[in-house]
Amino acid sequence: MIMGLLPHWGPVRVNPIKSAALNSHQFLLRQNFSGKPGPVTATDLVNYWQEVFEANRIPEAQESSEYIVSYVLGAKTFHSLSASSMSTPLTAEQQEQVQQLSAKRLQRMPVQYVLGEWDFQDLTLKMRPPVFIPRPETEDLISLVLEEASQKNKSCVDNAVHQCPPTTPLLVILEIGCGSGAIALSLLSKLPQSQVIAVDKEVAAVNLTRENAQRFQLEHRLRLFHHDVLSSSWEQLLPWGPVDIIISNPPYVFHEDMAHLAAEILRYEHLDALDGGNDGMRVIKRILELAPYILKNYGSVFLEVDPRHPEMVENWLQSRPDLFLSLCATHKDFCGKPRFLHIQKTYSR
Ligand SMILES: C[S@@+](CC[C@H](N)C(=O)[O-])C[C@H]1O[C@@H](n2cnc3c(N)ncnc32)[C@H](O)[C@@H]1O
Repeated sequence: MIMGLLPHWGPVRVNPIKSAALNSHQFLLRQNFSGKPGPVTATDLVNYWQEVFEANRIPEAQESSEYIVSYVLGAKTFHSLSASSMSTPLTAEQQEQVQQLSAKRLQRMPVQYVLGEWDFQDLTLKMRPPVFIPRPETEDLISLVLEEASQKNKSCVDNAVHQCPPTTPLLVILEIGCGSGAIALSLLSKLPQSQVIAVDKEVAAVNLTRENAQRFQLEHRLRLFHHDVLSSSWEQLLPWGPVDIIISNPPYVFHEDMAHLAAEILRYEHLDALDGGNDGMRVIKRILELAPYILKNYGSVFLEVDPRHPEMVENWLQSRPDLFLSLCATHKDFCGKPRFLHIQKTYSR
């Protein structure tokens, strides 16, 4: 995994000797990275930049170097490079492009922003700072919603085919805090009969989601709003009436943990995308307070949270019986940490 959410990397200072050398384009073009004259191959460049990154204490030096060289050669990963790409010497332009991208990585820019795109599920999404970079664990949140969607679709078809005319979408989903559009667009692409409302308080996020939606021609089933759930009226969230599912990967980092985040995050990502306040639950609580008004009866909320949150959310819901919500399941992420909550509306208002 490249760039986890809470890595324990120490403080970093760019090695001035190496950096001075790197600033010279000529340096790169004249060197052949083993010290002998000859053409520069992909492997030479990967090894060279890995060393430079390591010397400058850039995390995930090898992966960073491989991603950058592969990207310049038109491949997703180093291992997927063809034999001919591996053996053909890189042109001067390609070497220069590698150098320019690597210089950004040396400034601790996350690889996802350096490349300007990243894969999430089956979609290659545009990435641009400061919009939050989707994390791999969030892909499991999508799987949980797909499971729920297939059950809801099945019961709709089983119980009342006549009530669901073919033109009616079987599922209406609201995503709160869409960022780059990773969740909303994955759901739209995997659920062809769904409609998604996606909102974010950051204009940059709304714009990036729109660009990504257009990239995959998914915008006709998407309603996108600039909307702050902490301050805007919830009625705006219902262009199609009550929704079946609310999904969110909200800001959930405890405020006191924010200072320990990696330089990549602190320098480049919007901190409001991460900072969940003192208990990490500022936006989570707001979503749950809104849920009874927004959801259909027996509708579901799916949340990604901090591993300390499942118990905290359960206790909080018990203290708020007026919300008629119950925690029906907690799911673990691929590291075995309790990470995803499934909460259901139990009562008709
Ligand atoms: C952790 S990021 C998740 C982004 C995206 N869903 C993903 O998983 O990659 C949280 C997102 O919520 C947005 N956000 C934070 N507070 C919000 C609020 N009060 N109302 C709406 N969106 C908010 C942030 O701007 C950010 O894009």
